Amino acid sequence: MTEGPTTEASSRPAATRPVLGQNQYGKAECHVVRVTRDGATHHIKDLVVSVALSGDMEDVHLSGSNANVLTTDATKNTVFAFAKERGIASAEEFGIHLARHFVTSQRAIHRARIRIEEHAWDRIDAPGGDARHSFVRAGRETRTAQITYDGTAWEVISGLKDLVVLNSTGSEFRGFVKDHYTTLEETDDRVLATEVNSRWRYGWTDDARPAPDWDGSWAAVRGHLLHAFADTYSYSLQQTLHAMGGRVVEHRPEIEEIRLSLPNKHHFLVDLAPFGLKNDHEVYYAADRPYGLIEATVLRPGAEPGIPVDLTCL
Ligand SMILES: O=c1[nH]c(=O)c2[nH]c(=O)[nH]c2[nH]1
Repeated sequence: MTEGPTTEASSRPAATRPVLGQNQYGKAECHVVRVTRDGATHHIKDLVVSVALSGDMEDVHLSGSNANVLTTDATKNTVFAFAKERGIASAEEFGIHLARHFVTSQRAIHRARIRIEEHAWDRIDAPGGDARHSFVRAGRETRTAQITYDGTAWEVISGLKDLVVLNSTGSEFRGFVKDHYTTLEETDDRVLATEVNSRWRYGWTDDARPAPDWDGSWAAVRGHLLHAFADTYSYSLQQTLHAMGGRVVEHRPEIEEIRLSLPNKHHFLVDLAPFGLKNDHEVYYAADRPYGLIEATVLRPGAEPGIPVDLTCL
């Protein structure tokens, strides 16, 4: 331990002192917008970047010595400086640059985890306007990435959240358990709607191998998720989930596993009989809460699970 202020805790015999467990630190939610000027045509990348570093951090917690601490302020500055110096080709590549920098430039830092949320912007294509530098925030889902590096191996988990989809037919739900409290009626035609929240882990771990085409892979996964949702005749949201994840691992060899968290956005048929009207699967009440929550990981055969089960912590 390097010299530092002696605290009440560190003056006690080691066996009686509280033990420091897992710890990490860094700047959370650095919101960086990078404009790339290609003549009069501009491009923008809008990322919220969170840095979490860990390593030889006993002293700062136990003795009060900050000698090993790269400030969270410096980690924030690095995000903005790298945006200028290196540009942002993709969230994954930007995260890889940052993680490599923190681990290789600081002796005390042994692991860096970079989490990124990316917001999409579309060009405003107004008649007579100049679409080259005008953008509208896309109302689409958020793209996510988590990059972790320990100086040897990489872990890249990409994802998306809040991608809302709906099938207005092609979904049934029957044959379930009927216990004392079951009131749900069986249906052979229902609306199936969900908000796709998903993370997928790449098999790429080693600098010696070429990295995947991050943007191309992300777009392809999104397409497979949508197509599987649309193409699957659904007997349950669980079965649809498996079809969605399965299609991704079957079509994308660079992906080892995918986890999906799918809220069942219930649509209930409204009883119009009191008004003398027949409701032939036309008018639904879209319930807000509570909602069923269906979650599972789908793995390539032989793959080890690595995505945390609790997606909310990503
Ligand atoms: O697709 C579904 N899966 C369930 O487990 C479930 N439970 C429920 O009430 N509705 C549904 N729908």
